[in-house]
Amino acid sequence: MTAPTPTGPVLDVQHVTRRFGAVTALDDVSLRVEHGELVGLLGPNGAGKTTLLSLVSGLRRPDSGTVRLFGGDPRDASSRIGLGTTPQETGLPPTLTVGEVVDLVAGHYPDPMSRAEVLSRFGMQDLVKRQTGGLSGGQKRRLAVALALVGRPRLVLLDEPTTGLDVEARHVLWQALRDYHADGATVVLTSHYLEEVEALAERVVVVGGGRILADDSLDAVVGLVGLRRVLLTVPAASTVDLAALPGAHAAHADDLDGRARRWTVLAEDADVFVRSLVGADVPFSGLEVRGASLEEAFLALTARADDTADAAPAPAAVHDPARLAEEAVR
Ligand SMILES: Nc1ncnc2c1ncn2[C@@H]1O[C@H](COP(=O)(O)OP(=O)(O)OP(=O)(O)O)[C@@H](O)[C@H]1O
Repeated sequence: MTAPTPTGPVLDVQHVTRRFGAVTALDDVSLRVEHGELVGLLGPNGAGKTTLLSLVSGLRRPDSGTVRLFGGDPRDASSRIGLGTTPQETGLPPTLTVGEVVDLVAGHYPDPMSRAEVLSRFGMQDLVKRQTGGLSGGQKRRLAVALALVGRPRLVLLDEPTTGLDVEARHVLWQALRDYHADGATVVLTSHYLEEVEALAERVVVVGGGRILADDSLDAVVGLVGLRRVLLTVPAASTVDLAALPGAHAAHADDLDGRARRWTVLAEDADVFVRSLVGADVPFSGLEVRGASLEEAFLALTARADDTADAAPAPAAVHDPARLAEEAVR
């Protein structure tokens, strides 16, 4: 990277609240991101992720609290020189070719990437002469993310970068982002795809109901909820309710062959659960105990936040433990 390395945090959000009428989109949120981090903002629809990015990129002002970008006010153009963003939806001039659009954007920066570099990072060399109006939705999305990097920004903000991409395109884009991060950039992305956050982010910030529910390394966020996943096979004839045994949090079963069922139990205490299985004389086989996934941690964290919120009840999908297990094992 050619841009000088900043000294303080790349972005610093302190006690920020932002309302839209009666909706509190962000409620006393604080977040610091240091140079070189790769941060995933994870949260359900309406959690406040886009609002947070809009404050950081100077599109909106907080009602209270402070937002600093490279130490300055993000509403000053000079603070945004080192920033590259891709919003959720992007408009591209339809009659320009891919190469021309890259050149057009590059013209706004002092030290841009060359056409060839941008297109090769994103595997788009073959599309250089195509008019953007003729690109598929996924190709447009890929180009939009590529354009965010043309000016060699020190910080890249990506709002759901791979929405609408097929698996292969998603992997190309992930690799491009990893490479760019390895070159020294700071990357903050929002995503609904847990797989995306697991694949990319070193630090995971779980946002729900306008608040930060967890902010730590991927492993720590998963470890935070303390859930374990216990897998076991039980004869179909057995009537024992595994979810009701001590140590269990929720359970879900799939029929194997009509004679047996494969259970997935989310356990708050796997040791207690396995001891109670034995104590209850359950004729189980094929026992496996694993750590929870990010998805399980995420569902448990957002369910907890809903339980403590004063607001209207959350959707049953998040509240119902059986459903939680069902979602978690898919
Ligand atoms: N311009 C606006 N006017 C009114 N309400 C808004 C506006 N922008 C956001 N909101 C509300 O603020 C809350 C947070 O929205 P935001 O778009 O930040 O969530 P998000 O986490 O990005 O969601 P998604 O994952 O669906 O993009 C939501 O309840 C949303 O309806």
